[in-house]
Amino acid sequence: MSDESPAIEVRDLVKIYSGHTAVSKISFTVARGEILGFLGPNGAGKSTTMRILTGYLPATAGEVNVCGVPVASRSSEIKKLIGYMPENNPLPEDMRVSEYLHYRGRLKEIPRRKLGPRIDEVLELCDLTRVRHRIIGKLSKGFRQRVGIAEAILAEPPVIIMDEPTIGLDPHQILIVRDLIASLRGRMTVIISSHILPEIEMTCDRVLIINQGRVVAAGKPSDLRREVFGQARYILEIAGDITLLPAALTSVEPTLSINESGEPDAAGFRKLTLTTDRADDIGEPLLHALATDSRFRVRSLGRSQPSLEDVFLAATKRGWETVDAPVTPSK
Ligand SMILES: Nc1ncnc2c1ncn2[C@@H]1O[C@H](COP(=O)(O)OP(=O)(O)OP(=O)(O)O)[C@@H](O)[C@H]1O
Repeated sequence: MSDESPAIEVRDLVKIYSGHTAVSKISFTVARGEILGFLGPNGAGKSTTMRILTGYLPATAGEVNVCGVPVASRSSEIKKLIGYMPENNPLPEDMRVSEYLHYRGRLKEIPRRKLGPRIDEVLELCDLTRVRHRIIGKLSKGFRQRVGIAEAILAEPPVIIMDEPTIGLDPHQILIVRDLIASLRGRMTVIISSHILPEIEMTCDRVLIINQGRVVAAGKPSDLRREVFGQARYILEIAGDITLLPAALTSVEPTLSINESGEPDAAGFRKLTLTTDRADDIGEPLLHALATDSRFRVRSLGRSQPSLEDVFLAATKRGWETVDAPVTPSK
């Protein structure tokens, strides 16, 4: 294991299940200490990729290294480097929480004298201390998910992989799990898959969007917005003769385009969308130009950020278009 190598390196990964291509030449790298969100619609290939990374499923082609160790040839070493919480987080129903963690800790070869204090520590971190003597099968879904996370981080592996860690949780439980994952930032490398976009946005440093086994977008949420939309949008509520608006505003920013949405309200205000290629915030000069122009009255001006959900939809659509594009027969 080399300390300089990235936590995860995936090169041209392919997985074909009896003729069906689930993962099609995926490549990506995850730096040490980074939290990566893995997003994609159902069947995109997220679980397949995660299972290959953890050494539970062989790849058809391509290369995966975890902390510099090749998964294909040294899968038993890989299992020590990764804490894995699989989809649906299967747990033994009849074991008590601390008993289960003790059993898993012994399997992970944590020395006996260290195991007790470490279990206390993860129970505290995962807010499980008060249920440590309870039977797992009797716990709520939120507690069970946290037992899964406690198990994954127990041996302090450098990499944690969680497949849909918040699926089926209520908003309060999601908040607890999100904080727990965020508390690992910088200490461990984390990959989480999810359909819940705001959650990924709040927790992850970087996002990888996959669709039909291919990477369709990758980057920080803010960079993805720029890459996918390439523009900034402002929402303006204004009264006055809006036919005069382009001349008044393009002097502030020549790339500005103005779209009207709907009729004016009872007070005469209309909502307009202003779009510009400028990435930096030009809200203040726009507002200044309008406030000093007696032909207009302004009620509000705000920058509108496309959500990660917009990015996700745009990126996955782009992926489908690429994949489904009609093939021109070669002559
Ligand atoms: N064991 C298997 N045998 C055959 N096909 C499979 C197998 N496992 C998954 N697939 C197929 O591979 C594709 C990718 O599945 P995968 O479970 O990796 O996607 P996913 O992105 O994790 O989706 P979900 O969010 O629904 O779990 C799907 O078309 C799925 O039907």
